[in-house]
Amino acid sequence: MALVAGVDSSTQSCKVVIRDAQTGELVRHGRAPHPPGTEVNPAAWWDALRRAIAEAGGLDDVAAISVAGQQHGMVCLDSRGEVVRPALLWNDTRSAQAAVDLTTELAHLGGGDGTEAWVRGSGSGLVASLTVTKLRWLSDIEPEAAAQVAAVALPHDWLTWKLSGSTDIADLVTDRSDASGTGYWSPLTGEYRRDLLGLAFPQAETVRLPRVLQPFESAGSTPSGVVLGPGCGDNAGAALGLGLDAGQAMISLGTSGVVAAVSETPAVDLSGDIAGFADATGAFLPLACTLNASRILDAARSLLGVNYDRLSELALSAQPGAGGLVHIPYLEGERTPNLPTATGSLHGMTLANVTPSNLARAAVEGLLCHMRGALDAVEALGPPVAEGYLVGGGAQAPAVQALASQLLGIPVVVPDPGEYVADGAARQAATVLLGLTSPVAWRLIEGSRHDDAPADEVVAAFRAQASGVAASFA
Ligand SMILES: Nc1ncnc2c1ncn2[C@@H]1O[C@H](COP(=O)(O)OP(=O)(O)O)[C@@H](O)[C@H]1O
Ligand SMILES: O=C(CO)[C@@H](O)[C@H](O)COP(=O)(O)O
Repeated sequence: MALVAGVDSSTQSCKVVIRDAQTGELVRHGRAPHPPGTEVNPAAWWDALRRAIAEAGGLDDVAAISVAGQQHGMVCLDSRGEVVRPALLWNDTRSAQAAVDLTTELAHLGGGDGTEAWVRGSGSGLVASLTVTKLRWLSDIEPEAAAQVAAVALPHDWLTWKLSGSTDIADLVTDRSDASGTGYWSPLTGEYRRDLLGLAFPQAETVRLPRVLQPFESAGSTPSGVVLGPGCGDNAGAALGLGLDAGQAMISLGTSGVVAAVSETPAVDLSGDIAGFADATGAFLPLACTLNASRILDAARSLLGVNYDRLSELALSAQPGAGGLVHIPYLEGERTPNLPTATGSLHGMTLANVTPSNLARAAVEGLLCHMRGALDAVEALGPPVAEGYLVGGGAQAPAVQALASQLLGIPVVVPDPGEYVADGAARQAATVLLGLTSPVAWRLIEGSRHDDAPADEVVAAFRAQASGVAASFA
């Protein structure tokens, strides 16, 4: 039996699964934490990857490996392949002003709307998460560091390169899904847009950008001969791991909150709310991403001094609407809606309703109503979503599972607990190993299906307060 490994190098941790290449059966797994913060030395990801691989029993009997990673992170290398400065992650909002500046400047150049021009050029409107804004921030704020940059890679590109054993920046590769989150690669043409990169970064003409592999094209091998898959962005990895079909959406509650659907045609959302990313199979992955998701539960847990199980028990013991408490969970600023300097808020407090159970309920309702906004944006762009797959760490909370269908307004499938991003990477590795051009057929996902009556009044109360926050920033 040939074995393959899949990696999810995500914001908070690195997860590795080892599966049978033909059947997809899970054989072993491992995990190691990442350091906190929105700026991380990539060496910490490499260290966590090696520890997670060791916990998963090593790669001695593994024939192929593929790496999925958190999207957009700016990994700058010098001409010797050394990291120039710690990577700025997708959730670092220092480049919010750079996003505004780049949008304004492209509008002036083209004589039209800047967001529309970025969407047409790169598939997505600019927010602080996209790599191009981080490069502009680097040029503006740290020009000495910017001058040393000879290559720019993303987290999964860099880890794939490390696994290959190369130290030559000419060997860097990426894939369509992660390239489409840079802001300087077009999902429409499949080409880099160095002209757009030039608005952000002085060495745009000469800086080395990873070669973009085709779906299921090999990235070479490790020094010990393990075949390397192309890898992908973590959301494309989850879509592949779930085997997402037309009419289905992925709702991921990790550090980020993501609603994504697979599409055969590129998404062009001129409002910029939906990122028009590519997927890992040759199709597209229109996606709405929030900065706040599972950590809303972490904050509530820490406020109440309880564990995850107790938080869910408390939330489920309260009435819908949390006695009038409404939590707007913009705890780290927000990306969708684009409010990078917003803060969170709790509305409607009275002497009677400030109880632990109502606070817990307001956190869970705030998380899910926030994701409803992302879901509505995805639905507005494409065909209706018939059902959603709820994944990511926050999906483990029983209260989230119980309330998801009511607050999202669609049937929700909660797959059996698993690492669906790492599974997608493993499926990619198996497909490359077996020489296939479309994803190897693996077992169907199993889980529980929830189809409850919508709690429209809870969503309406949330929207009323959230629109006030957005208006105060207008
Ligand atoms: N039992 C649980 N119940 C609710 N949330 C959980 C539970 N276990 C983990 N989490 C949440 O999962 C989050 C991590 O999710 P994960 O999908 O691994 O994030 P990322 O992919 O961004 O690293 C933590 O912030 C925590 O809030
Ligand atoms: O920025 C995005 C997508 O555009 C995020 O989804 C990152 O890819 C991080 O993912 P998680 O660590 O939250 O899974």
